[in-house]
Amino acid sequence: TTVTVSSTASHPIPTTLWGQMFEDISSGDGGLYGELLQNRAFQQVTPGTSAALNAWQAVNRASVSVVADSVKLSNALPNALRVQIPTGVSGQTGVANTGYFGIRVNSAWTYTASFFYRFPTASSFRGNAVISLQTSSSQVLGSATVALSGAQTSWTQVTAKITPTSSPSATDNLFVVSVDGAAASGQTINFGLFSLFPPTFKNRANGMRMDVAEALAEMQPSFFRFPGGNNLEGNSLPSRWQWNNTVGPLTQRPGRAGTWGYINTDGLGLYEYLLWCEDVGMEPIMAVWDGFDLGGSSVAEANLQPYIQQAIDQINFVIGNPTTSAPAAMRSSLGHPAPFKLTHVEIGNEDFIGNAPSTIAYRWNHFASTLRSTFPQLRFLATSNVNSPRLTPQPQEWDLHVYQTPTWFAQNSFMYDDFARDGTLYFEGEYAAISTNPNDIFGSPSDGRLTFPTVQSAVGEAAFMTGLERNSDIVFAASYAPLLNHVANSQWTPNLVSFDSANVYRSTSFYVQKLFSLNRGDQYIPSTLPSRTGTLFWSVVSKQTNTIIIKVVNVATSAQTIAFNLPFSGISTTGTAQVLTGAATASNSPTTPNAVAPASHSIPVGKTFSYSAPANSLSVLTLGIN
Ligand SMILES: O=S(=O)(O)O[C@H]1C[C@H](O)[C@@H](O)[C@@H]1CO
Repeated sequence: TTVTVSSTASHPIPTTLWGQMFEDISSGDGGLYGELLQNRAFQQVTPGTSAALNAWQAVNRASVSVVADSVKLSNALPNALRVQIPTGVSGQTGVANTGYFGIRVNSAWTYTASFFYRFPTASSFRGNAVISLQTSSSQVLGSATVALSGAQTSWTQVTAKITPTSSPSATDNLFVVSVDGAAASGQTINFGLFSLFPPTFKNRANGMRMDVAEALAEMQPSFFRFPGGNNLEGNSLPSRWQWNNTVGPLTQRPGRAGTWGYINTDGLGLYEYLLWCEDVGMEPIMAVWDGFDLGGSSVAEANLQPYIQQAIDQINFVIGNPTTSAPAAMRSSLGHPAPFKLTHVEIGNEDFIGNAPSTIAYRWNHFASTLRSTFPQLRFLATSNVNSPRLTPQPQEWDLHVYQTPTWFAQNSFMYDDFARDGTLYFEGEYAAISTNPNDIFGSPSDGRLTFPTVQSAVGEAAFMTGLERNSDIVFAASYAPLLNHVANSQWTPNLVSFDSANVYRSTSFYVQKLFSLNRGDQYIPSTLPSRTGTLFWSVVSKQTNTIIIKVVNVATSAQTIAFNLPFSGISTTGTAQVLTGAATASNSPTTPNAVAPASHSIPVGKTFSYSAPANSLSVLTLGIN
């Protein structure tokens, strides 16, 4: 194959081209969000049930149960953990939390622990509670004591710091709050809103888990789509994501039943998302709920106004003027008087699913008309199938999603070449090769579904991404989905990054996303087009004025040589190749965390040069122009 490269760029490449899509799908609580305790505030549970005690267990014969306390901690957090100390017990007795499938204990960290407590009946008890991190065999790894008073019948919060003395490799550790059984014999104590935080990314209060955050930031994403995805929509109207339930003190956040089968604490809320975007240098692509829930019901046209107002308030929380908007004033009071950066707002999610198409026309019309006139500086994305049904006002931007096989991605890199250039812009908001079985894309691993990305799936995505880069005159953003999952509790596979309570696993697809993101250009340089159904793909971009970057993708199972004719003089004689390759089915996983990683080496280059692309590979060739 010989590729002749043009001497002039066809279009500037949008700075937002590569980024991340996020929703809580075994990825927020217990993942990116730093809180280490699961079911920390007994949100959205039925008192007296075993489910209410999820992740909690009694220590040394205490009797524990979740109750609807007659004196509520707050309207948002009405449930409490009632701990009754039996008579005749010696030694520490109380309650333990098992975290999100483990708790990492690291002696290099100082943990911040806290809880609320009250004595439902005043008592003469005065004594210490011990807050500790323990192994599963009750070895104390670190602890702190706080004084409790039986006179305290209203809710009060106690906080303590814990610096462990060792770092066990095991993660089946426990967070324990206990009192001396003899001293507290017969006492009843109510607890609420426990919390245990390790140090966080950028040391943010209520912030992100460092190692997960650092892995996501390492990809240098330019945007962050949130809060979903299905998890925006809710499985019912009352359980939809509501911005105002996710901001302010944690005692004001009721949590909700997420759409992925577990309760969301909403400790990772709108303000945390926006600070996260600023800390990583991303702009939000923020979604507003648009009147359709995954139970299949739509808000009637006549009843849309309150939900449109809620969307207006959500947007004003992000960009509004604190002197004229209450939500903006709240943002300011939380510490961010200036507006956050926001350009793109997505209206709904996947409005092509189920019976959403039957009501999208009026829902879009009312949401888009009102929001566009309220915020003329913003651009609003539709999520239905393009022009099916036709929508008014005509959408400026669309979010398209595709989950397919590696082969599909390799054979559809020209998808956007065939799109009309009519001013509409596109966000490839969710894409991933998730199965090798074209007849059962969303099936089980025994039917071709991938558990972790493979070299083959990542290289198929890379081929598709050369097409996104070529068509970045109309594709302004693209993101793999889902971004992140806890390997012990997945609602979806494969994911870009996986983790457990002590480790982060960067997938083959993560390295493809990172190679494209860290080697993006300013201008796209046209060249001889690849064959649409071939096995060799490439894209050429220029960076500033003195660098050419060529991405070469070989989806074949044997090496292929590609020759380049460059029209530029002064090409250096040595370039760099960053290559991701390996056995087609190789994956990075908890058992093989570093099976596949990019490697760099220098290559001979010039006005004309040849490059041998390995089988199953993405190569990023970087050439200097003197
Ligand atoms: O069941 S699906 O609709 O395929 O779910 C997909 C599409 C949806 O937007 C996202 O939340 C989810 C996984 O990324």
